[in-house]
Amino acid sequence: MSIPRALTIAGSDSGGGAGIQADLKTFQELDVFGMSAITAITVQNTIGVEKVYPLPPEASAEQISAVGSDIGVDALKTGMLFNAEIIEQVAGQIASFGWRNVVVDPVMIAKGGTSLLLTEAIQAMKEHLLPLALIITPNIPEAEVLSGIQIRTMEDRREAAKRISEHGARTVVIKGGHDQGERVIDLLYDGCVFTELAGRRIETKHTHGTGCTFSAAIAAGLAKGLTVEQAVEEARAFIQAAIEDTLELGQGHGPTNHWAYCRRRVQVW
Ligand SMILES: Nc1ncnc2c1ncn2[C@@H]1O[C@H](COP(=O)(O)OP(=O)(O)OP(=O)(O)O)[C@@H](O)[C@H]1O
Ligand SMILES: Cc1ncc(CO)c(N)n1
Repeated sequence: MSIPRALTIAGSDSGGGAGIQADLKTFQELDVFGMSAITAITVQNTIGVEKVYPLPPEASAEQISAVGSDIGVDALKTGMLFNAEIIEQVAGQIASFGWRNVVVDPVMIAKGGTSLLLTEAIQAMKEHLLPLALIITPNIPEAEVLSGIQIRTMEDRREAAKRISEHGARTVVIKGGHDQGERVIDLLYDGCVFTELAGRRIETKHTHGTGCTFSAAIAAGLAKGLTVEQAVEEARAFIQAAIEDTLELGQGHGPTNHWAYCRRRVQVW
């Protein structure tokens, strides 16, 4: 039996907590062989993003083509795509390989406020990428942009999920990290049924890269043959442990602990 293989198509975070670096660490921890197609290089640490150097759009397409045609891809995730040209190249490759296990994390803005997706690229994301998504994982501000709905209540979130699914994403998970309250609730909509996945909200400023890690863990689960619901459940357990067992790195929003989930499982056994 060959090892499950997952690809991340995303930006590089020099700080190691988000982007490609978070994704590959997550794949490794979840026993999946990780590959990458880098879309942009960010100069970044826990304090913020200083600079973004987008790569030429064809660089994304060529990296995807190189690994897809040789090693093979059981599941993939997209993260920071930055501009419309990169989105079009990435979507074109996903469609031409016919990949189905596609997790789209519609990364738009970094914690410090730097834009990781140009405003004019939002339409390209809706048009080219959302129809290819098995799962899309917006946070609340991203769900507002993609749906055109201002989200205040859980009812607003349900309406936003419906609107986003109309663009073709089969499953929408609107994450609750940006909400308030003792419980953090991720809302899953499969085009028919809503499921609320709730957990304890951890009081911490070290949440850099939570969305990247969560979507990478979902892709790892899909690569291993889990169902969408199972993959999302495991990703929630992974991110919960990663936030809980904080590493306390850096002066700003530090990274999460990618070892925590698997270390805990080993201790239980
Ligand atoms: N304080 C917290 N306690 C527990 N779980 C959290 C917390 N913050 C986020 N999460 C979980 O982490 C995952 C990512 O959610 P979040 O809304 O933070 O994504 P995001 O804003 O895209 O992340 P980022 O932009 O930092 O990568 C979700 O499963 C969410 O429930
Ligand atoms: C490269 C990169 N991707 C995604 C995010 C969002 O967390 C980030 N800060 N940096």
